[in-house]
Amino acid sequence: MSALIARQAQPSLAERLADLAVQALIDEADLSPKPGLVDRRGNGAHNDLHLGLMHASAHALWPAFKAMAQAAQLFGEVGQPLREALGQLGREGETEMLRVTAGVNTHRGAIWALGLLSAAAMLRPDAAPGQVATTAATLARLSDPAAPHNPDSHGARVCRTYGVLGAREQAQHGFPAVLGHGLPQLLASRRAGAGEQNARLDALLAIMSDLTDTCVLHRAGLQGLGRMQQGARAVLDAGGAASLDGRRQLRELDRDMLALNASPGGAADLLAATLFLDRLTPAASAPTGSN
Ligand SMILES: CC(C)(COP(=O)(O)OP(=O)(O)OC[C@H]1O[C@@H](n2cnc3c(N)ncnc32)[C@H](O)[C@@H]1O)[C@@H](O)C(=O)NCCC(=O)NCCS
Ligand SMILES: Nc1ncnc2c1ncn2[C@@H]1O[C@H](COP(=O)(O)OP(=O)(O)OP(=O)(O)O)[C@@H](O)[C@H]1O
Repeated sequence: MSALIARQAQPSLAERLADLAVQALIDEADLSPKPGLVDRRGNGAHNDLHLGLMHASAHALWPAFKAMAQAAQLFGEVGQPLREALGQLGREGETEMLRVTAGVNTHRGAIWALGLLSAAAMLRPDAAPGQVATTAATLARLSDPAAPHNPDSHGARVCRTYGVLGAREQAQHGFPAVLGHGLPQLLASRRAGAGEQNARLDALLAIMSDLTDTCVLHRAGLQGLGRMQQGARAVLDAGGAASLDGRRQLRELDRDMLALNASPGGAADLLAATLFLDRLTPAASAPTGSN
């Protein structure tokens, strides 16, 4: 193979970050058994979602994630121009998602979280996960004057009704559910010898045990949120997804979430963010292409 072809075949850092973001979404969707969520077993509490749609949506977002990372490279620093470019690219990604899914919201929260993290990772290729999240938070705190304010979004309505913080604040605060719960649990469960799928389930449960997930509040109110948080904590306290007792608790939680029509979509998005940050270091330190 000539040197020219070898050079062209080398993906750029923006492309590798987009690969990581899409892979994180695919891995999140495939992870099973997740309480209430779409997974390999079925549609969970959703009647308009299925695994194939989640995969198609994830792949359709690759150009948006690449473009967000490229915008970070172009502007080179956190500031108003980059924030506005990311807002525009995020909205275009959302439009493409809705086109591919014929109007179903598969990944709205994930575009927001992974878009910011992809841009932050591009700005700070050698940074640790916490530093990447801090940079993403600084971006999220800048206002985007072009963003259409939708006071009727499910998240906005629920935040008003219950006085909780949602997807926007999770990013603005530096993804505490990821840095304080998902990532530490993923590493702890791996260290304890849980298989990779069980470690990822434990990470999801750790996020669920603490998050005010507006998807759950919207569909199942405070009762649903309480059952999600308490049930997730019970699985972890029983030994996690790799233990017999933990599996029993997990089955009960899944049954209850389905009965309540509750699906922790926000926690699922933040698990994808956890997997993205977990894999970042090797991706970012590999040789880079030209853009
Ligand atoms: C911030 C977003 C998610 C809107 O949130 P809002 O609460 O109004 O709405 P909505 O109910 O439509 O979506 C919430 C999404 O967040 C996820 N979510 C729910 N609860 C939480 C939580 N506590 N933490 C994190 N994510 C959550 C859900 O999965 C859901 O998909 C986003 O859609 C947005 O406004 N984007 C603007 C475009 C933009 O600036 N993009 C930048 C790309 S980097
Ligand atoms: N595996 C998954 N299964 C289901 N939802 C997921 C999964 N992964 C991520 N999500 C997130 O959950 C959200 C879907 O939640 P929900 O169905 O409550 O959204 P909605 O369109 O706002 O509401 P509704 O379906 O009640 O009209 C998606 O935006 C997506 O970000």
